Amino acid sequence: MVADDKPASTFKYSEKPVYTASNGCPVENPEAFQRVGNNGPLLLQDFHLIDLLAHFDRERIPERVVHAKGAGAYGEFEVTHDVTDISSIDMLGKVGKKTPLVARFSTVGGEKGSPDSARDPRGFSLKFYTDEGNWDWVYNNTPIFFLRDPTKFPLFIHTQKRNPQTNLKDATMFWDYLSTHQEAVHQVMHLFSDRGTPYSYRHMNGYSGHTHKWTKPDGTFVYVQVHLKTDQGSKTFDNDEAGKMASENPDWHTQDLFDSISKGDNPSWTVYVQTLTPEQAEKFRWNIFDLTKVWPQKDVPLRPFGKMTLNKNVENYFAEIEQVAFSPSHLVPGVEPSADPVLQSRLFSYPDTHRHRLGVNYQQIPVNAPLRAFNPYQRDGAMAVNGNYGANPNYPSSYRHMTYKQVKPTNDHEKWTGAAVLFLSEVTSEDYVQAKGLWDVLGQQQGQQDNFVGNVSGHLSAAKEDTRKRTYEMFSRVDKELGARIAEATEKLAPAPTSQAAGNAQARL
Ligand code: HEM
Repeated sequence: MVADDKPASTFKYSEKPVYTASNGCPVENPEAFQRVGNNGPLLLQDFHLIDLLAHFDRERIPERVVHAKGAGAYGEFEVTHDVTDISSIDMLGKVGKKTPLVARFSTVGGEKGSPDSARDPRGFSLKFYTDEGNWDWVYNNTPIFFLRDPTKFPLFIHTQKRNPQTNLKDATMFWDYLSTHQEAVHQVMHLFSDRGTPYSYRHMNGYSGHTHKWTKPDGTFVYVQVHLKTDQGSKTFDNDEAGKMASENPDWHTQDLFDSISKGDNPSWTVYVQTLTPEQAEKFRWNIFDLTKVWPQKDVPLRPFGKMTLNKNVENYFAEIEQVAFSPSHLVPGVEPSADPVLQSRLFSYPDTHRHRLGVNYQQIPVNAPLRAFNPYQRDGAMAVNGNYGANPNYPSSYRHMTYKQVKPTNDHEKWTGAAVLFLSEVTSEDYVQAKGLWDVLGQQQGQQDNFVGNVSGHLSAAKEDTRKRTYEMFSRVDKELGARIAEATEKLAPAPTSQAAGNAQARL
């Protein structure tokens, strides 16, 4: 705070604040420094210079280990349809109720400076500041994912990042993993269709992917999956357009989002829920905790319940977007995670990475702070900046009374018993069914099957021969003709086995 009780960063442009060192001491000239005479060494007593350099040296925090490149904005969620028959969540309690939120969209594999138009899934994260705490939706723009065994996540991500020796993106690593973990094929079909290169963040959908539970105070619940459909219409780049944009404007998605909100052209999404009762879930064709499968909409229809609109740009990117910290474990009364093992692992991983990236008090950073939180047993630690609960006792004291709100767990459909087992899912013929469904959908859209074949072959042709062959077999299991087409198109582009380039690439592995 400064003398007139204003946080130092809130001076308006029309005001003329006194320039100071970080301790508030006025400084005559921000560019001048202290030295002995006009040619002599510097003086250690020059706090302004030393402090400026030392602060600069520490400007970077670790980038997110995945989803490093992103953009975001503020907005609101409005309930449009009554869902109180299936939900007791306060935020959804009344038609017309509005809840403020912050959103962040991202690519997954690239570094913080990587191009927005890269072929990649997109992150779709929302933090709702509800009256009962922050509720985060840490979603993607695809309804499914590459895996259903959580141990595979770090291993899979490594193959999509850089080769540990060459520090290059590596097509053999990429396809070697995918062709030996074929439960990923449904997501690969999404990624290598033009859906893998959205035109902008405004023109893509968001999906929970995971199954959650919406619970009622009587202990009953329904399983749910949430979809956000863009009101701007889905729009994608083709491979050439995405490549061109990557070089001409690598920050295109970031710019598009900022500019449209600046102009008042506020993007919005219609929000739907799919529901299954526990009894329906038991009879469902696919395991509802399997993240590689969708719930077909013809079997489980979408029910609209809200509108999400982005309407305000941030004042400061680092403070509000780089420091925003989402977690699937940031839940509110009335919503519970399902037993999906990938979701369960994510409940741990996000707060863990936030403590590493932002520090133990990451929930105190203004963009992360809930409307009201009271937990005086969490004290101290680096950057305790919110008053640290003042004189409140740091233990359950008979002198400090609190209100304890009852939050009822769900009923006995989920009473778990069993021996500890070492589990790993198996790939079966069921894993190719929805992938084939998507191939057929692409066939109904002009040119989309051709684009898919072109997108895969351009990438796969740089992989080693045996990896290429295994990948053709994988696509043949989806559809015989698809496998043959990819093999033909890829082999036309692949370097001759004796060529220097192929030899070098093989020698590297
Ligand atoms: C076991 C599986 C997974 C693990 C361990 C994992 C872990 C992580 C980690 C460590 C981050 C960086 C967070 C940060 O530094 O702020 C992250 C970001 C993210 N993840 Fe995951 N993830 C997993 C699966 C998924 C899935 C299945 C989805 C989508 C359905 C997803 C969506 C996201 C999104 C949207 C972000 C970016 C959040 C932001 O905008 O700050 N992740 N993930």
